[in-house]
Amino acid sequence: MASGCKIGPSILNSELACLASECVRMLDSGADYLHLDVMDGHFVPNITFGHPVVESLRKQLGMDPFFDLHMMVAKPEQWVKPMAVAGASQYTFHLEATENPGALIKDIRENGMKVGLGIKPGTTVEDLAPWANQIDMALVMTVEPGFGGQAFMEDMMSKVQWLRTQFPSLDIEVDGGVGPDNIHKCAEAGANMIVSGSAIMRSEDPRSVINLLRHVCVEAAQKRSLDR
Ligand SMILES: O=C(CO)[C@@H](O)[C@H](O)COP(=O)(O)O
Ligand SMILES: [Fe+2]
Repeated sequence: MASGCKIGPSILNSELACLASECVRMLDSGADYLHLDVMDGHFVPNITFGHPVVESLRKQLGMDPFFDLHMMVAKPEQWVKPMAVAGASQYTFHLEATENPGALIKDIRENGMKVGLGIKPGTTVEDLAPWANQIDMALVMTVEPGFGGQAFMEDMMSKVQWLRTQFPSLDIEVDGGVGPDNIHKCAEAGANMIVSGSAIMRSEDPRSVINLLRHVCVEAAQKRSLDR
């Protein structure tokens, strides 16, 4: 089976001037990992931050936290080494952004990071499938990438379900508009890595939101393993 249910807050909608303390607040609230959204203004119509900020966060937070870098960039090949040096744990690139996923996967591994491969809502899961045995995690976007706070696209759940059936041990991440209102759908479809931005960040009690998301996810995974 996939490696347990994990909750990774997206810090995109946090108070960016206090990024390190916002990350600490998430980790102290029980986050399993941090989902760091890198946007370059080309692949998506928005800009966030790059490897210098990741490096600063790694220095501030120490070696323990798992950093999942969601690379919404037009040239994912360009940032592999800088992100590895900066302290990224996993490099999640978009299938739509490269002509040679195989070479990129190899490069990410050679630079000591885990490999995530994401697809936008308009990309079919069959396009991702040929790479599924070479990656650590598949990311199914449940919004058009670029901004936090958008509405969850429920019709992406068929992709998650298909992937879970075909690749029982693959980590499958959902990202975009995910929160208490729709976690059941994500969990039942088979997602085990849950990114949630606004729903956690805007809550007065992030710990209880994180616990709820994890609880629903664990229950669904247990039910799946009993059904097998
Ligand atoms: O990658 C993205 C958006 O492109 C996400 O990581 C979002 O930033 C998550 O935030 P919410 O949609 O949960 O507010
Ligand atoms: Fe993201």
